[in-house]
Formats: sequence, C-alpha cells, structure tokens
Amino acid sequence: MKIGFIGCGNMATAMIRGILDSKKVTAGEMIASAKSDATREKISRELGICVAGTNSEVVDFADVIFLAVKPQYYEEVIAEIREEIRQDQIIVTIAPGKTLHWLAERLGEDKKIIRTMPNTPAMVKEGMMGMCKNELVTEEEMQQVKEICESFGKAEVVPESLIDVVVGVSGSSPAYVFMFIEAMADAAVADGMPRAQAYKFAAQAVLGSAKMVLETGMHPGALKDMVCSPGGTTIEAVRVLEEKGMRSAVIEASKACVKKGREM
Ligand SMILES: NC(=O)C1=CN([C@@H]2O[C@H](COP(=O)(O)OP(=O)(O)OC[C@H]3O[C@@H](n4cnc5c(N)ncnc54)[C@H](OP(=O)(O)O)[C@@H]3O)[C@@H](O)[C@H]2O)C=CC1
Ligand SMILES: O=C(O)[C@@H]1CCC=N1
Repeated sequence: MKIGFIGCGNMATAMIRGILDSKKVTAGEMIASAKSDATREKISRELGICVAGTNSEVVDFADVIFLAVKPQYYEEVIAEIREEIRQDQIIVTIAPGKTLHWLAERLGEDKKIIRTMPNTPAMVKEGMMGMCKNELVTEEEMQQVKEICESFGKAEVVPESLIDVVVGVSGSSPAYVFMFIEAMADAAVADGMPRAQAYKFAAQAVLGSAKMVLETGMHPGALKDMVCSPGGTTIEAVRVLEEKGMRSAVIEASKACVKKGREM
C-alpha cells in the first residue's frame, strides 16, 4: 500500500515517523507534499520519503491519501486534486469540522473517504485517533487504514456523530494536559525545585496516572480516593481544586472545543 500526505507539518510528520518505524510501509512507498521549499527539503532530509513537487504527484502515487493541511485550506486543496482522484483511492482527512457529507460534496459522491481525528502524542507513538468512514470504504479497507494508524498509537472506529467529541477529549486535550503539567511544575519551581526536574516529576506523575486508568480499569474517582489519606495532603489539594472549579473549567473548555469544531 502506497501512502501519501498532502501537507507535512506537525501532525503529518508525527504520523509518517510512526508509520516508517513500524516498517509496515517503506520510505519509498511514502510521499508528501508541502507549500514551501523549506518543508519539502525537511521531508527529504528528516523523513527520507519521496517528496512531491505538487499535490497532483501525491494523488498520482498513493493508494491512501491523507489530507494534512489546515482546515481552512481543505476547500482549495480538494478543488485542486478533485478531478485526479480515482475511485479506488482512499482519502483520509484529519481536520476538525469537515464532515463526510461536506467532503463527499467536494471530492465527489463516488469517492472513498475516511474521516479521522488524530493527536500529537502520535509523535511518541502514543497517539489516540477516532475514525469513521463513508459507505464506499469496505470494512477490509477500513481495517487496513486503521492498522496503518495504529503504528503511531491507538485507533478506534467511532460513529461520525462522535468525531467532534473526539476533538475535545483527545485531539485538542494534549494542550490542556501540557498546561496542567506546566502549572504543576510552576508550583514546584515556586517551592524551590529546579525547572527541568519539575517538568520531569510532573510529566511522570501524569504518565503514571494515565497508565493506571488504562491498565487497572478502575474508576478514576476510586484511583483519586486511593491517593487521598484521611486528614492528609492530597485532600487539601483536592479541596482547593474543587473550590477553584477545576472540573467545571475542564468540562466547559472541552465543550467550547467541541462547539468550535462543529462550527468549522
Ligand atoms: N496539531 C495538532 O495537534 C492536530 C492537528 N490536526 C489537524 O491536522 C491538520 C494539519 O495540522 P498541523 O500539522 O498542526 O498544521 P501545520 O501548519 O503544522 O502543517 C500544515 C502543512 O500543510 C502544508 N500546506 C499548506 N498549504 C498547502 C497546500 N496548498 N498544498 C500542500 N501543502 C500545504 C504546509 O506547508 P509548509 O510547511 O510549507 O507551510 C504544512 O506542511 C489540520 O487540519 C489540523 O486541524 C488534527 C489533530 C491534532
Ligand atoms: O486546534 C486545532 O484546530 C487542531 C485540531 C485538534 C488539535 N489541533
């Protein structure tokens, strides 16, 4: 299977690295395009895959084509490649807000489309991707693309109605988690810990906590309770977080994120 990327920025680079490392596809079977010469040179130098001078070259080469440009460029890029896409090719999108209906209207109702929402932890092969497809993509094709995407983390098929929710809970949420880590480290620095050490302690605590949720299957509330000794330190922190509205802040932020995606 030959894989192409139209656009090769943060998200595409993370995905390409994971795919190459998995050895499911060789560098010679992958191609990417970009807007600038600087990015094209970077693709060649840092990823070692084929570099396309135009988006048409990606379409000409690949069986599966990831549209990895910003959402505001989707319309013009689709208009540019629309006539060249064959019915046996699969278009995979990674932008928020672009529904299967919106995409089929522009790509053509006869085109195979998979709509996904990845996240940047793909960079360290710990990505989380939600994906859905139109009826022209067979279950076997969906499975093949899912396996490719599992080379940079976890991937799960969801109904399209949940893809906007995926943006809030995993597409954008790494940004909230980085803010949480930064804030915890700032507090540690304020209490005298060197900054680099503070990031390590805060990030490892988040990594370990996330692993506990995934590996024990226990309720996050029960895991929280395990940390809170009666009359201890943690419950004091929990009391202040509740007083400052931490849960509500996260819920409202995530709902604003989902709302924005639906409007795009
Ligand atoms: N960043 C994230 O956390 C996530 C992003 N996404 C989605 O991924 C997509 C890409 O985002 P991201 O990687 O962050 O964006 P970047 O800005 O990092 O990358 C966009 C890429 O598109 C290229 N590009 C722009 N216009 C064209 C064009 N006309 N033809 C070909 N290439 C073009 C740019 O080229 P050049 O480098 O030369 O400017 C660049 O390589 C977006 O739709 C975004 O919503 C989804 C989930 C998470
Ligand atoms: O901020 C954005 O629009 C993109 C989509 C999900 C993460 N980043």
